Amino acid sequence: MMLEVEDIHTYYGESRALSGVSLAVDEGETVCLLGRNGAGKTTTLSSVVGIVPPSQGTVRFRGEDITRRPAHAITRMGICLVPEDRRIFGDLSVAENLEVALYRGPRQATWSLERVFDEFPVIAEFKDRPGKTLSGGEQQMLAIARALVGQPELLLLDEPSEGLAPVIVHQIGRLLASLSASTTILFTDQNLAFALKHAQRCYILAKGEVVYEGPAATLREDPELQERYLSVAAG
Ligand SMILES: Nc1ncnc2c1ncn2[C@@H]1O[C@H](COP(=O)(O)OP(=O)(O)OP(=O)(O)O)[C@@H](O)[C@H]1O
Repeated sequence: MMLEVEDIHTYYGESRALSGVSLAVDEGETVCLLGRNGAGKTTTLSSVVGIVPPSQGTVRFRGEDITRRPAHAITRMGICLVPEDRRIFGDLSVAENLEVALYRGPRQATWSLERVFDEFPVIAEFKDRPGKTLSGGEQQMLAIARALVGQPELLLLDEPSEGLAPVIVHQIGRLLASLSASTTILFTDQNLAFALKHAQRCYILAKGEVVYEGPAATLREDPELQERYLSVAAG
């Protein structure tokens, strides 16, 4: 297993956000975490990468316990997160946004800046522009490219389609499909149709607990399950 999350409990101060979440992602899989607002999707990803460490339970990456490692050490091991708010450095150029994230370590590097410029024409075109001048969709592309130059073995994407126009969501979907051929991916999404199209397996979270786990195809064919745990049924 590439990622094993076992019975994690995560708190913000006194308030409990996760109550015993367990999930696993195998090498090469694309897995989606679904659930209504506040269900605990972001917190699960934050717990995996050490931003909000769980107070109980275990996170293992390739069998190694990483539960209490600092976030920067987890990133260097190859778990790279594209956060929901993208966190582009607005005053740095697009190229500088990538340079600061470029992995320089012993693991094999497959995403050079040149490769990113080749495969993301939009980023190449705007490479000298300040990050803040990019549109929402372009910023999402940049956030994904920035995670890729961290040479992820496991790529975590928090709501990659959120707030984007349908045509951009389609582009992000194509990118996700091509990345999933070579990278293991765990992503969250509120857009059920998008999630079911791109994930092989899904977990549904409700109130900080896993309430469903199974193939995307099963969830796609079960409107009752969709209605019970998710705000919108798949279109
Ligand atoms: N920084 C924080 N401080 C306190 N409570 C928080 C914080 N972030 C999230 N929470 C709470 O933790 C719970 C889980 O939130 P989380 O953001 O993980 O859910 P989510 O499924 O990602 O939802 P969304 O789609 O709204 O991001 C919610 O009850 C939320 O209010």
